[in-house]
Amino acid sequence: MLDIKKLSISYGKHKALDDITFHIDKGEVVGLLGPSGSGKTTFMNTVAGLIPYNHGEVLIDGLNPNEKTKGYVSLLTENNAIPKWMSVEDIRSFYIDMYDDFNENKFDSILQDINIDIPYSEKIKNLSRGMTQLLRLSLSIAREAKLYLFDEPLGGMDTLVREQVIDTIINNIDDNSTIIIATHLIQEVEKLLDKVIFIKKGQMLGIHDCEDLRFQKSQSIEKTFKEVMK
Ligand SMILES: Nc1ncnc2c1ncn2[C@@H]1O[C@H](COP(=O)(O)OP(=O)(O)OP(=O)(O)O)[C@@H](O)[C@H]1O
Repeated sequence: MLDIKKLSISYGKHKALDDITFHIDKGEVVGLLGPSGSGKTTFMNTVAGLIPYNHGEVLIDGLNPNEKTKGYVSLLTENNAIPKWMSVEDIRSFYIDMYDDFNENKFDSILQDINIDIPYSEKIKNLSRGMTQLLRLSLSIAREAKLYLFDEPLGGMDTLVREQVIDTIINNIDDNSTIIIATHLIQEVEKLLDKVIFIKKGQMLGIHDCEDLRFQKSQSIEKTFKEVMK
């Protein structure tokens, strides 16, 4: 589903990603784990087609990131905030117009499942931070995407909302879809993950099958992450 070959990205002289190579199969849930500034957002934005690259290659289902891949890659980041003046209905309509793969029935049912009891006429500016985050996640998940990129999906949320986010991802994403979750909150997402990629200062330190790694090290992924990042 995703092939990354010798990918490097620089901002001026600063190398944000340095010679990254890995492969992810269809249906895998992969954690991109690294501390702040390790290049996670740069990576996600590159795969989403928002950052051009000229070193290495990114192949999503055989294609370089382009308008076509944007149609089946669903990116959730802190940066794609919903304008505050919009109502829930406005943003729902926007997604219907914008994305061919947006399933409005799925969106409605996710909102019901997570008990967000808000009228569709409500403006985003009147929603709590947690509610807004859940709404953004629901929009992203309601796309029937082949590849979901969740960049710090738990950022700024309290424990209860974090659990809701994890459950919403588990309950609403098809097993055939591929998911990459970039985060430094490993304990919270660990149960979701099939594989982990460790990244530090733009360099990939390894890609591992989670079960193998837990067995090999006899400890949680979070503990191994802390050791690796020292
Ligand atoms: N637009 C930019 N211009 C210059 N440098 C940048 C830019 N965006 C990111 N960087 C730098 O590139 C490096 C990687 O940043 P990036 O945001 O990709 O990391 P991250 O792992 O997502 O961090 P965080 O978890 O804090 O968001 C950092 O050193 C950052 O300062």
